[in-house]
Amino acid sequence: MNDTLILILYILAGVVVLGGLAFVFLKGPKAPKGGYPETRDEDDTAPPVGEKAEPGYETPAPVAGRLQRLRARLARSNSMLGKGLLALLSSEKIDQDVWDEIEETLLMADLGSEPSQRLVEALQTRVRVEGTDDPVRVKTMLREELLKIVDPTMDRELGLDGEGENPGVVLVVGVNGVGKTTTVGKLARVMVAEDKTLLLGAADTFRAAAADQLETWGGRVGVDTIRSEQEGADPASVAYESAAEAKKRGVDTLMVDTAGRLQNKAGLMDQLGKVKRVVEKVSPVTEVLLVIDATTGQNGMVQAKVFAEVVDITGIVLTKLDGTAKGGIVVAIQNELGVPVKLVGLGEGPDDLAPFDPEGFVDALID
Ligand SMILES: Nc1nc2c(ncn2[C@@H]2O[C@H](COP(=O)(O)OP(=O)(O)OP(=O)(O)O)[C@@H](O)[C@H]2O)c(=O)[nH]1
Repeated sequence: MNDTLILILYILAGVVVLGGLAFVFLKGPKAPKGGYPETRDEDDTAPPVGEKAEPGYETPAPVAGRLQRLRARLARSNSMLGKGLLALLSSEKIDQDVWDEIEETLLMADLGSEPSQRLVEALQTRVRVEGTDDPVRVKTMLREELLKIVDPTMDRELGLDGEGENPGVVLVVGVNGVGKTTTVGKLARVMVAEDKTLLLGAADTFRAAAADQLETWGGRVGVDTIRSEQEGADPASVAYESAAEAKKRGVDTLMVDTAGRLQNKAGLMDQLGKVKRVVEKVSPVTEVLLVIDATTGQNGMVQAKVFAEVVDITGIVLTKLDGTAKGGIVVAIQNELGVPVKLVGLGEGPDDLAPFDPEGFVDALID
């Protein structure tokens, strides 16, 4: 074997040894157990081995057309009113007795005495002037007059947006048990469905479970809740912290669930007044929603008046309208407080809250 051949063999052996070493070292360490801690590239959609996929949040039902979807619930309990009125108006002869019965039917549906009287007078005049007993015409007249007293001209838009750096701030008030926390949870879903960012404040500190309940509602749609771990903490301090955090995070809206113990008016005024004052140190309140349980009838009206004296209510949420034949309370409350019903609760399901729409409401009554 000549020297050149021996040199070539040495070189080849060297290359093989170096190649082997390079393979071992360049392969690098194994992927860590439990996945990679870094954020993945945008185009890398598959989760690395061992990493859990993010838990999915619920997708709330779209807001548009909710009243239509829930109309059957409203009609089930309330269409007796419309049907009763139509039957009376279709009587062969509409004399004073019939008009009295019509007024009684309206009162039974909690429409309130002044609006009932107004509606009867308007119908009386139209029946006299038009002198008609055509059922289609009578139904149109009834629909038009009902719509007038439900008042489609009221501004029912929710004040959810703040100005500039400030988030919109919604205070939700009402006595316990009316469906306040549930309403905050359902409304949070409405906002998520409309692509808004938000934060919840659990200022109902009297019952620790109320904050848990709120946290659960928010958690289902990826919304955080600011709360105190201390039962009986100062509601105003939780409200303040929530407002500060909402501003820091730059969310669109903060929604604060308050505790409305009606022990006495002065106490309530103190509590709600303070909540509002401290929140406004951070950001102006853009909406104060009073939640009323529609099944409580006149009792609900009394509560509504007390709250309205204590804090400037800008909108009403009428809950449990699915469980009562007294849908006329919508008219009575608006008439009494001069504040529009903006939302209605029509069931216990998470998306059973609908923006109030006068046309849809009247149609559900008389169709
Ligand atoms: N049928 C029906 N039930 C409702 C509606 N809204 C709320 N509820 C029920 O009413 C009950 C009371 O609701 P909550 O939200 O706990 O009442 P709350 O006023 O917040 O009471 P606290 O949490 O004690 O302040 C719950 O069982 C709800 O499911 C509605 O629109 N229809």
